[in-house]
Amino acid sequence: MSRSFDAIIIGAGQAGPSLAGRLTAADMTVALVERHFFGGTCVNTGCMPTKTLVASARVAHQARRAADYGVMLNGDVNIDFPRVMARAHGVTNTSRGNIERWLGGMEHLTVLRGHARFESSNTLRVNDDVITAPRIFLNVGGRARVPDDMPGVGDISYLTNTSILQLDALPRHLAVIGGSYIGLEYAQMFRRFGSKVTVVERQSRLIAREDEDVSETILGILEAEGITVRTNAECIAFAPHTEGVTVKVDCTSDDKEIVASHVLLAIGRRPNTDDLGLEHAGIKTDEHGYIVVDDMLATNVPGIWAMGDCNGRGAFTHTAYNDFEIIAANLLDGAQRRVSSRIPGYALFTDPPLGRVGMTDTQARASGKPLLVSKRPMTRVGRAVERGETQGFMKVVADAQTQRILGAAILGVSGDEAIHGILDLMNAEQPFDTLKWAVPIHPTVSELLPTLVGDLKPM
Ligand SMILES: Cc1cc2nc3c(=O)[nH]c(=O)nc-3n(C[C@H](O)[C@H](O)[C@H](O)COP(=O)(O)OP(=O)(O)OC[C@H]3O[C@@H](n4cnc5c(N)ncnc54)[C@H](O)[C@@H]3O)c2cc1C
Ligand SMILES: NC(=O)c1ccc[n+]([C@@H]2O[C@H](COP(=O)([O-])OP(=O)(O)OC[C@H]3O[C@@H](n4cnc5c(N)ncnc54)[C@H](O)[C@@H]3O)[C@@H](O)[C@H]2O)c1
Repeated sequence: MSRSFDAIIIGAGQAGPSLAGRLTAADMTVALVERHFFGGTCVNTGCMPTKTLVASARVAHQARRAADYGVMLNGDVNIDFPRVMARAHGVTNTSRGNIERWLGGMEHLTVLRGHARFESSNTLRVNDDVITAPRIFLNVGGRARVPDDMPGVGDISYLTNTSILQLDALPRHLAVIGGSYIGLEYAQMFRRFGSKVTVVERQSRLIAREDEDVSETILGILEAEGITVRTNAECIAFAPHTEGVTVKVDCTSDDKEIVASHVLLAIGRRPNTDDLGLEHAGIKTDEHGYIVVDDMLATNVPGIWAMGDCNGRGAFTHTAYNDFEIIAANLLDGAQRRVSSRIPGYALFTDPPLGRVGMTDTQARASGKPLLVSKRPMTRVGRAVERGETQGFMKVVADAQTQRILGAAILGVSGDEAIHGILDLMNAEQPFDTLKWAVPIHPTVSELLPTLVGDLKPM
């Protein structure tokens, strides 16, 4: 059947449904196409299930430490893994159901289930439906990257962020390939559930986009919990083994290999653009398959925009959602919002978490600006001491000339929340002195932010 709409949205991830809400409220007829689960990666195989599992893992960890707090538990701490997983699935299912109900009740919206593929620049096919519109919005997201050049990967069964959620028993030994967001969050949670865990990272340090002091401190935190970390793993190769999988991590020596019961591939993502028929619409992609967009998220083809992970301009739920906000504001509110004005903020949800905003110290140094820096260990943060969680530090780097904060990291308890004090200041484009007369609440981690900026010294 052929149908025409005012707009078509492909993908019900973090941007599509909200855009559908705004466009239909503006009286446009909209088709929203989703081939799999509503809510996309974050709700189904990303943020929501992982953060739910991180919460269970933290409870297990705290229970093991209970005596440190004078709380005596009678007996061992045991993990009911199916129950842990059921809790994560429950959170996902509730959220997915809410999105489905919301979209189901949206006036002027037609929801089509199936895979969408371009036939021309204004026409797509979804199963037997041929749909056309003058405005098309791509929110197709991404999926785990599987390295076909990694020897033996085709001979073993491996897990990705999707299939790991189908496990019904705890892995005996989980080898995590890739020591960044997905790898480290899963490594720590499975260790806390009771698995032996080895992280295998090709680079010389974990989460190598961050400063060295961040990588080193995270390494210390994970090793203290019994996780083995193998960096500089230049020759990763797999082979089937009677007990699971042999993972070779070193090129030069035969004994540099481990035998794992399970392997999780966490070495990055690839955009879902390879089977979208982009060539039929003439839409440009870069060498990694990301859709090329301008500062207002328009593709090279008039009337087609790309938002979220598939445009390569962000890789987080909040950046995908912000893409929706930018497009909606520009199209419907007469605004001129641009991606380049977005200040990058994100968190790594290990425990303690890493809250980050803006430049790393390394990036700040490379900028050539005159710099001020300040750093404080969490051992000197009252809240952390009281909670018995003093690992990590908070630090900030600022431009000495403009008095503006360039970047900050809070690796420590509540770092994912406290970082927003800095993020908000940067968004408000205020000098760091603005914090000086703030009266933060005691006892919090955030209360140390004025002290931190008060201690800024030339780098
Ligand atoms: C394990 C993990 C943990 C994460 N944790 C966090 C976190 O804590 N915080 C954070 O900010 N980010 C996190 N992320 C990243 C976050 O999930 C993504 O950045 C976010 O989901 C991207 O949203 P999106 O809308 O761009 O795409 P997606 O959510 O991937 O949605 C794309 C949708 O498009 C559909 N689709 C694709 N192609 C087609 C087609 N041709 N036809 C029809 N439908 C199609 C897909 O089925 C999917 O539903 C995590 C990711 C992973 C993998
Ligand atoms: N807390 C969060 O916000 C969160 C959590 C999970 C995922 N995510 C998103 O998901 C995306 C994907 O996360 P990710 O951790 O898979 O990717 P990533 O790109 O962040 O990290 C991949 C890691 O794998 C390593 N690597 C790459 N190729 C390798 C190889 N051949 N062998 C060994 N190591 C290799 C890299 O050096 C890097 O450390 C991220 O971009 C992130 O935005 C976010």
